[in-house]
Amino acid sequence: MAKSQLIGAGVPPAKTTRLSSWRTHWGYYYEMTKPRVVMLLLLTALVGMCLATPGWVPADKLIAGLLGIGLLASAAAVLNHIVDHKIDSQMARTFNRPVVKGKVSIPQALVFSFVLAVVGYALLEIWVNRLTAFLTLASLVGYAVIYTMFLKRATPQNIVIGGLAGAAPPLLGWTAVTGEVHAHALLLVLIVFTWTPPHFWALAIHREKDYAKAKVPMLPVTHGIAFTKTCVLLYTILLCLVCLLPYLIGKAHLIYLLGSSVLNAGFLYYALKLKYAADEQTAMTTFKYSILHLMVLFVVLLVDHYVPLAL
Ligand code: HEM
Ligand SMILES: CC(C)=CCC/C(C)=C/CC/C(C)=C/COP(=O)(O)OP(=O)(O)O
Repeated sequence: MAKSQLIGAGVPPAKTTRLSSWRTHWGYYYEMTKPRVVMLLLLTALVGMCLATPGWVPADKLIAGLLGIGLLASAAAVLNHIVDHKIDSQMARTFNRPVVKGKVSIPQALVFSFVLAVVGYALLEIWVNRLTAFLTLASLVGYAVIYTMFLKRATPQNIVIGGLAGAAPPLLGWTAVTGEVHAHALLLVLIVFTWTPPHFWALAIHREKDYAKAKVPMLPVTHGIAFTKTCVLLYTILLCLVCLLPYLIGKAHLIYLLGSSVLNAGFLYYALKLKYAADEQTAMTTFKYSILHLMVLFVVLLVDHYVPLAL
């Protein structure tokens, strides 16, 4: 019999199927951790670590710190999938999520989240310090409990207040290295905090009908799209001002001033376009730009820290 017929007859395809279903199964768990969000959170934490010290970050704090923060942020994301599964089932963007589709049951997701949280907390407590472990756990509670369970369903200011949890990682990175809260770390938190409303409201404008259908009181649903666009523009102006602070207080230098100015000019361009000359795609383009903006901004902060050019 020809080799191709033998393969067609059975064994190899069966193996492939089992392997791919194993991959798919773990893929659902991976998806629940919101990996791309967590990666960007970790970048901001890494920059917090590096800016906390003029030298190199000790390897143990770096590895255990990023792992611990990443695991607790992932645990928070899984809890968000559990708590929100009913809302998620009603929105086109989220109806296909693993818990909604029953690919992962609620008890399975709960155990997964618990394991992630315990391992993450233990790493921070044992190899980093108690302050970082506590603040990271507080961020988990801020996102998974305060934002997801209460604020999201209660007020259009949900993401402004809830944004504090997502903005915390630069501080968590900083305390992982120094064991102390410092004003410079809070300034990095302020940047992410001010960035969050234009980041999210741009997406919420694009998905307004979805949120209205699921009865989630996001700003475009409660106050209309025109008002939300004004808020995006005002927060973007505020973000441009806040981004100047690291330079003005002498924490950042020329590379940061130039880099952040270019990035902020881009954000301002999209926010103005969204308000005054939007087409179908502008809200989504603004949302995508916000992610690129924060990512490059923190990379620029890092480069500037190690190459502190002055005029
Ligand atoms: C309360 C605060 C926040 C809210 C409400 C929010 C909301 C959202 C939503 C709804 C999405 C999903 C878009 C989609 O599925 O297509 C998203 C995507 C994203 N967010 Fe946020 N976000 C917040 C804070 C943050 C923070 C602090 C970061 C990182 C520092 C971040 C990074 C990202 C990234 C990287 C994506 C893209 C994910 C992907 O493509 O899979 N977000 N955000
Ligand atoms: C420990 C620590 C640092 C915690 C931070 C946790 C974290 C993952 C913050 C990101 C914020 C975020 C993606 C909000 C969207 O939730 P949503 O429910 O509005 O969006 P969805 O509809 O896409 O689920």
